[in-house]
Amino acid sequence: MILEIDSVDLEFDGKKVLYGIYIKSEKGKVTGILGRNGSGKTCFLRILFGDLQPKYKNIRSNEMCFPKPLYQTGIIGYLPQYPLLPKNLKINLVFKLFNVSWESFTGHFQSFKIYGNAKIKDLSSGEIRVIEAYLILLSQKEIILLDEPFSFIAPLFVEKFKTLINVVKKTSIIILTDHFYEDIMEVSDTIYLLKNGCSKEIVEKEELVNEGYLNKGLIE
Ligand SMILES: Nc1ncnc2c1ncn2[C@@H]1O[C@H](COP(=O)(O)OP(=O)(O)OP(=O)(O)O)[C@@H](O)[C@H]1O
Repeated sequence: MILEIDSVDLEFDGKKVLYGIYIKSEKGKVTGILGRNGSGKTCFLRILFGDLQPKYKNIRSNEMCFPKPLYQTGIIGYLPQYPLLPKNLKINLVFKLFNVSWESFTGHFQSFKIYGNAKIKDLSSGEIRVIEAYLILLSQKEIILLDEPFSFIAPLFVEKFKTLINVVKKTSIIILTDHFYEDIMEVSDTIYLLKNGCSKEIVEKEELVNEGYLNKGLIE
């Protein structure tokens, strides 16, 4: 499956946010989106998911356009930046609702074993983020969007997620964004930088310096 999005025209109160976007993503390859604060990364993911309507957009898969928002098709999973799970839900029920194996999860994240009977509100915000990111990543959707999956997560867990992403990408299109650019670059097969409303494919790390996203000292 190949997913392409272009011809996006998004503005708020006359301020253009996205207008020169072309992003192509495919099964077997992870697509990473980088960009400064406010460059439109979350808006881009929301447009793809379908809960933000720009003036115009063209989203297609293998040359076929989607007639309705992708979230209505059931083929897409989206990890937003904001908390996803109701605080009073029991964690083992959450896994049942998402049809994701609790045993497999605790196999990867053993320190969570003690939480089987706990509620979401009993966990730290970082622990909740680990569960949310895992549930979306393992949701077996054809398209998976992850908005800042590495933020608030401890380095050891980030490494586990990068390993899982490399497994899941064989069966799903994965598009993700984060300010942890080194993790994004390591796990992504294709990188796009959003800047001034446009996307640019990044091949060499030096381009991120030339585009004013990184300081030269950071890549030496
Ligand atoms: N509902 C809204 N109303 C007005 N402006 C908005 C709205 N949503 C987003 N924006 C603006 O659109 C721009 C892009 O926002 P977006 O959240 O996509 O940026 P981002 O790249 O994800 O930023 P960050 O890295 O800080 O999360 C910002 O300037 C933001 O202020």
